[in-house]
Amino acid sequence: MKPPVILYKTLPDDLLTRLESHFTVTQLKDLSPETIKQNAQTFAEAEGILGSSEKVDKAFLEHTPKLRAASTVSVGYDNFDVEALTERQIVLMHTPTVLTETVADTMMTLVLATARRALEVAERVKIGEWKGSIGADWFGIDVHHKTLGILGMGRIGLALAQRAHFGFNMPILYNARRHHQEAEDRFNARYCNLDTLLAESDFVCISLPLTDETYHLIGAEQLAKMKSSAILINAGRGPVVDEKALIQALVDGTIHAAGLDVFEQEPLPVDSPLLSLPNVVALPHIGSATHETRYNMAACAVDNLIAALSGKVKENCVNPQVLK
Ligand SMILES: NC(=O)C1=CN([C@@H]2O[C@H](COP(=O)(O)OP(=O)(O)OC[C@H]3O[C@@H](n4cnc5c(N)ncnc54)[C@H](O)[C@@H]3O)[C@@H](O)[C@H]2O)C=CC1
Ligand SMILES: O=C(O)C(=O)CO
Repeated sequence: MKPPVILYKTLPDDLLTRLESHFTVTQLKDLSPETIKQNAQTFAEAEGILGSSEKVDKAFLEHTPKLRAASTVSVGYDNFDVEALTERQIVLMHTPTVLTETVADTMMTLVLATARRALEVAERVKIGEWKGSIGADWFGIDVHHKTLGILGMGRIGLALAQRAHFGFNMPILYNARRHHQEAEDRFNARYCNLDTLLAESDFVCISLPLTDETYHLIGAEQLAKMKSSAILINAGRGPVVDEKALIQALVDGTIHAAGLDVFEQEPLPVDSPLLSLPNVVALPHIGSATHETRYNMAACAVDNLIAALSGKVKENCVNPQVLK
């Protein structure tokens, strides 16, 4: 008999067929308490789960006594209580690498869009305000040759550094828990402490995971250390930045602008003050959202679940200690 698994995300047909050739698949819309209540037996029997953007915590695990593997269609795994999974010997799989370049492209999009005010002035054109030669009130600021600071010099941080160094001749600063030799050798990146990075960067770019350590890493005190001409870019996770403090800093002119792909609450509430600030570019968490990359992430997640439930994991495991 094929192991029963729960799919809580829509997959392209060919990937669903692949999943079904290995498992008995039950497709559900989410992992909410209501869905669990309505499908208690399915959860009680499930040996694997595959999807994204749902909380998998201790309370959830109580409903899945037979669970052996969880496969998330994302590289970030802050939705998962990794300790609880590991305690139960449940393998957690994720999708690094396949999305790295696309997310770095998104970050560069935010750098360019905020600095050049692309969305704001395009909107002015659409509403008929372009009636003659534009004046300084429509100007942006340069990106090339400006200093780009990276918080989170991992896979995505490195791909961003590559773009900034080769594409835009930008000096790169980074703060990390240790020196990143490849970033220093290939992109001339300079290691510095957080305060120096905040004080010297024209763009402070966050590609950090959300952890206990990174929660609200950037608050009022850190924003005050940035140049008033600097721009904050966040494509890591919303709660890495204290959003209230950020709004205040943008209103007060403590910093120049912000380009955000992630927020403390997603979807971003329509009444968020961020949406009425002209110096904010807010994207709906599209970091990896291209047809190609989302397909590759889904394919990776399917392969990850197959590997995990057949005891053949070679890569992409968040808690490899359970494999021993
Ligand atoms: N906006 C979006 O759609 C996407 C967002 N992401 C976010 O980007 C994050 C990073 O992804 P990758 O680069 O693939 O991960 P990674 O694990 O390669 O890089 C993360 C880096 O952050 C560093 N780090 C962690 N905690 C730190 C701390 N307290 N201080 C300094 N450095 C710290 C790690 O050492 C590592 O180098 C993901 O965890 C996810 O939250 C990822 C993909 C898409
Ligand atoms: O992979 C992730 O962590 C995302 O945020 C979406 O691609």
